[in-house]
Amino acid sequence: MSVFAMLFPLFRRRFGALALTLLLSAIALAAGTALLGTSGWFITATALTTLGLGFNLFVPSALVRAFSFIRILARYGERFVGHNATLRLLSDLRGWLFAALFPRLPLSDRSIRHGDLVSRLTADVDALDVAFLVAIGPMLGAVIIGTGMTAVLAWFLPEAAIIYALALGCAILLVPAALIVVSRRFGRAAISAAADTRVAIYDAIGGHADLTLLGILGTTHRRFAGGAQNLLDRRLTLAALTTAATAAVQILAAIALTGTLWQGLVAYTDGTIDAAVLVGLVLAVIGSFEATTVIVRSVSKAAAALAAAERLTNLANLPAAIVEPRQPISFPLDQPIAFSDVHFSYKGGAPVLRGVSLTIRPGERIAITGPSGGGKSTLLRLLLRLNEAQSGTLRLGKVPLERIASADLHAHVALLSQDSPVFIDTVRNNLRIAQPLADDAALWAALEAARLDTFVASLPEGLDTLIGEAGRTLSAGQMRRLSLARTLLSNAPVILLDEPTNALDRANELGFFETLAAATAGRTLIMVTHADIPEGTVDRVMEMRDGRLV
Ligand SMILES: Nc1ncnc2c1ncn2[C@@H]1O[C@H](COP(=O)(O)OP(=O)(O)OP(=O)(O)O)[C@@H](O)[C@H]1O
Repeated sequence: MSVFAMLFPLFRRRFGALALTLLLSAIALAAGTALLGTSGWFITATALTTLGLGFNLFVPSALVRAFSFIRILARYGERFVGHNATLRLLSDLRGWLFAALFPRLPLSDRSIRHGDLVSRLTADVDALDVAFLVAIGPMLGAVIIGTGMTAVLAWFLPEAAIIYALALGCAILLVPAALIVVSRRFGRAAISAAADTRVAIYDAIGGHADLTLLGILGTTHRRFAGGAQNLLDRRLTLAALTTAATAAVQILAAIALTGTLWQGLVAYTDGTIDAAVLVGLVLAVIGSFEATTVIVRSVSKAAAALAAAERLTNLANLPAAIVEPRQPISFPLDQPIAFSDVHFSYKGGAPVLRGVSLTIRPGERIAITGPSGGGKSTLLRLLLRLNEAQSGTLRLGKVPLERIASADLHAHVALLSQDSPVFIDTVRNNLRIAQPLADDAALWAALEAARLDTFVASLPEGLDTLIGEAGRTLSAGQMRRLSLARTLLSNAPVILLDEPTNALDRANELGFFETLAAATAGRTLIMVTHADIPEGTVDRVMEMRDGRLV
């Protein structure tokens, strides 16, 4: 999908407001040009009146007032409608991007890191706000006004009209186009340098403790300073290019002005033009160049906006991690889960699963043990369709897994992953993510099964205690147990637990295994663990080694 194809539907939805902005911008510009022209004509004619020539004062003074009011109102309206439409456009874009992003997670492009992703969703989207309002709008307005002004000049001073049209054409089309071409590379580099700086900040904050202990905070700081300097250099280059373009536009304005004055004086000497009209034309020429400075300023930002749009389209163009079925089949309840000769490797990596066959009866509890890196977590990921097997089949009864919509699958298969997050919110809301309508009794039962009930009961506000960065911070073991409680609270008939006890001491681990059967009664359980499992905790224990079940 191209940048245009990505943005067009969003622009189309706001077409009315954007067209109105454009109209108001053109009116403001026309009123400004007419105001200067009429004022020049009015002042000159009034001066000549004192020399004894007759002049009707009422029409021009009424026109000056009318044009200034129109200009003020049109400018205000343009800002109001334009900013409103742009903010809505950006909000549409963010919504669209989020919707496009989720089916692509986890991202197949491993070069896009978390900080970079955040940067794309925030700064890159913000960079696009200039794309319409400050670039396309004034440019179209200037074309309309430039055409009108050329027509007026052609009526009074045909030769001056040619000079004016050429100069204005260069100022609103050629200079901005050249600026875009030259600054595009720097705009791209500036956006990517800004993203790198953000990634460096996230990394430094996330790894602050380890970087300090390893004594390499200084190196990190120097690397960040280097990145910031790089960003500054790019921005300075862009600013220098913008200044050069502004100077070029000023020179073109001077050429248009000189041409009008020169041809005007020739015509005045010949007696074919009135002095007051000539002054009015000269000032109107100056006024009509008003839009050009805005265009240059915004076009320099448009280079960065284009680069940002490219980064967003690259993100949206990543292949979906899961292909949703066209005609999904509902998740079949009480059916065995069957892996049959499943082979899998991560993109470009060595084989992780090498012909895994396994059948789990509904309600059965199994544990998978084995050395680190053997492929245990990967097996769980395939069951959730977070990754797709390259060969072999995965079925629920007779239904192939890929025929079930992922939302339906995820509503029926709950996972406690090795890095389940705890959100900055209350204990209650952290738990209710799994079951929004769960009552307190269900929450306490889940906390008890995860051996966290005593701790939560000891908190001053119990279930309503705020946890995470902004509130009370939990230990790693407590966070793990909270995530475990959340998984156990889910109504899903299939529960996948990846190292559920890895932050528990042995006493709590044994306690957890004791309550596991009750907490998962009637549900299918697949537990990946390195722990010694007491007899009777599960129905079957299997070992996974080098991608094979032993
Ligand atoms: N997202 C990924 N992309 C590429 N390779 C991966 C990815 N996740 C895991 N791997 C690789 O796949 C192999 C199996 O990993 P997996 O996490 O399934 O093993 P595991 O048996 O669960 O290990 P552990 O007990 O340490 O959690 C490892 O060699 C790992 O490096």
